[in-house]
Amino acid sequence: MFIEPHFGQNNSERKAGSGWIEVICGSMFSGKTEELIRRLNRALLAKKNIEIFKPEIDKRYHHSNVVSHNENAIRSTPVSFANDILLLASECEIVGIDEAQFFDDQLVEVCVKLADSGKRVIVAGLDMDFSGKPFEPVPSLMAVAAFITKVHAICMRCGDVASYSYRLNKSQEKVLVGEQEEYEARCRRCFIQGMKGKD
Ligand SMILES: Nc1ncnc2c1ncn2[C@@H]1O[C@H](COP(=O)(O)OP(=O)(O)O)[C@@H](O)[C@H]1O
Ligand SMILES: Cc1cn([C@H]2C[C@H](O)[C@@H](COP(=O)(O)O)O2)c(=O)[nH]c1=O
Ligand SMILES: [Zn+2]
Repeated sequence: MFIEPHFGQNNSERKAGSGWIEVICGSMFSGKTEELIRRLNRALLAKKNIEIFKPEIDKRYHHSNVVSHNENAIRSTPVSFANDILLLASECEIVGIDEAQFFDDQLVEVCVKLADSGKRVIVAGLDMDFSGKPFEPVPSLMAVAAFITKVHAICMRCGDVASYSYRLNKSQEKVLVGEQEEYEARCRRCFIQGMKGKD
């Protein structure tokens, strides 16, 4: 379980350079959004001023809320570009960002600037795409993060721990918004089997 670092800091105590970046990564269905919501709800309990963002493209469950697969939800602001977050988050203490893999590469610089200005930045996103390749900008965010949490799903084929998001259709597009109809969490063995067409 992730324990918040120096939580006591209040708005007036925020100093340049005293923020940090946390990354929550893993496959689809691994609990990234649940963990993001858990951390943000705890921040709300601590009466922190928070802002949450998600990319415009992700409208699977709700046009604005961040919603997990098991229907936990928290209000958020959909944005088109990573740079939009800089302006919209200028007054808050904690910034939450979901579905980081859908943002442009500017997200790394944006998160660094937010942390430099004293904010706690919590980012959740896929670390690998449907082919098992690193899914930018999440790997680059991991490089600049102070804390990284990798969460895991359950393999839908064998019940082992799953780190891969297996695509159930033949599309080779990197970005394909979808759910259980399009993707399955899989362990390495079952992912390789599927990629070889041996399901
Ligand atoms: N294969 C799976 N492994 C684990 N949880 C799953 C799986 N399929 C569905 N779920 C559900 O998804 C929830 C996690 O959802 P969510 O936080 O939205 O994940 P993520 O953001 O990583 O896609 C779990 O609590 C569980 O109810
Ligand atoms: C692997 C993979 C996934 N996607 C899409 C599918 C979903 O819309 C999101 C991931 O959502 P989750 O909250 O992590 O379940 O990403 C994609 O576009 N391309 C991929 O390779
Ligand atoms: Zn498996």
